[in-house]
Amino acid sequence: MSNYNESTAGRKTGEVILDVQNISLRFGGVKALTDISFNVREHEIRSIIGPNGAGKSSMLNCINGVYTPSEGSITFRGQTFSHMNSRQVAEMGVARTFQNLALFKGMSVIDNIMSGRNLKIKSNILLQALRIGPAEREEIKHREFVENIIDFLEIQAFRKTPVGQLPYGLQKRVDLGRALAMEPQVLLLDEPMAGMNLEEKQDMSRFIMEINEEFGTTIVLIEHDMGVVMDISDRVVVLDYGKKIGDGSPDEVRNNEEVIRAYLGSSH
Ligand SMILES: Nc1ncnc2c1ncn2[C@@H]1O[C@H](COP(=O)(O)OP(=O)(O)OP(=O)(O)O)[C@@H](O)[C@H]1O
Repeated sequence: MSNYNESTAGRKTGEVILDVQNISLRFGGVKALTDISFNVREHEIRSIIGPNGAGKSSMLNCINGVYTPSEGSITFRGQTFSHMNSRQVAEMGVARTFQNLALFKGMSVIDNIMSGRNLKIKSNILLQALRIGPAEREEIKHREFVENIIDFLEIQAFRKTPVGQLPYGLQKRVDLGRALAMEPQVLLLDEPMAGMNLEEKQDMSRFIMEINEEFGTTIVLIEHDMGVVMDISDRVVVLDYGKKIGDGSPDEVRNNEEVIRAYLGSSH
């Protein structure tokens, strides 16, 4: 039976699904991360915050296999890894969105979201290209799945629009749709509200909470907007100069003196 906890955000969170243990990462002389440990519980919205250059994106890149930590390990659903490659991570059910969008700008919204479905497509490439037999049936099934995501994200009007022609806030939504197409158990979101106006931020917060509630997806969020972070997170990790300086509920983190000092001394 699962060991459920009730977070201060009122969300029922489960057992530890992702456990980051003593991760360190160097870029030449720069220590981007020093001995970072924290865990993420199933169904949780877990945020990582910190001033510019604190190591947040580096941490996400270690989790999803883009970077190899120099020390430490990551345990996902009870399996421990010192390094994973990105494909392996995706196959295990971890998807992510990117701070600098990684979309195909000339392709339509549908095709961009469909590209997130590639791992799920089983038929061979020749059958797919010819669109015959099982490949055709499979394609119809995947297209339906993608259409549901488009409805969920309320971007029906832009289905066929090349992504590069959409306003930035909607491009961020398509990036989220591409990650959702992978049906992830854990969704890593790298600054999903960056560059957005207030209304776009409110929409994005609502989508994140709905994904968490309706699909039960565990969310790891990097975000600079403190209002959003404190509003929707169950627990927050705080990094500063590559070190962990705080970890706890939004209230605990808000009242942590080291965290207050780090933020007062930075531009955020
Ligand atoms: N590919 C890289 N090569 C060299 N140094 C890097 C690289 N990526 C990050 N760094 C350095 O590692 C440190 C942590 O950077 P990181 O981008 O992880 O921070 P961040 O908290 O995500 O910052 P921001 O909020 O500005 O996105 C910084 O000193 C940065 O300059």
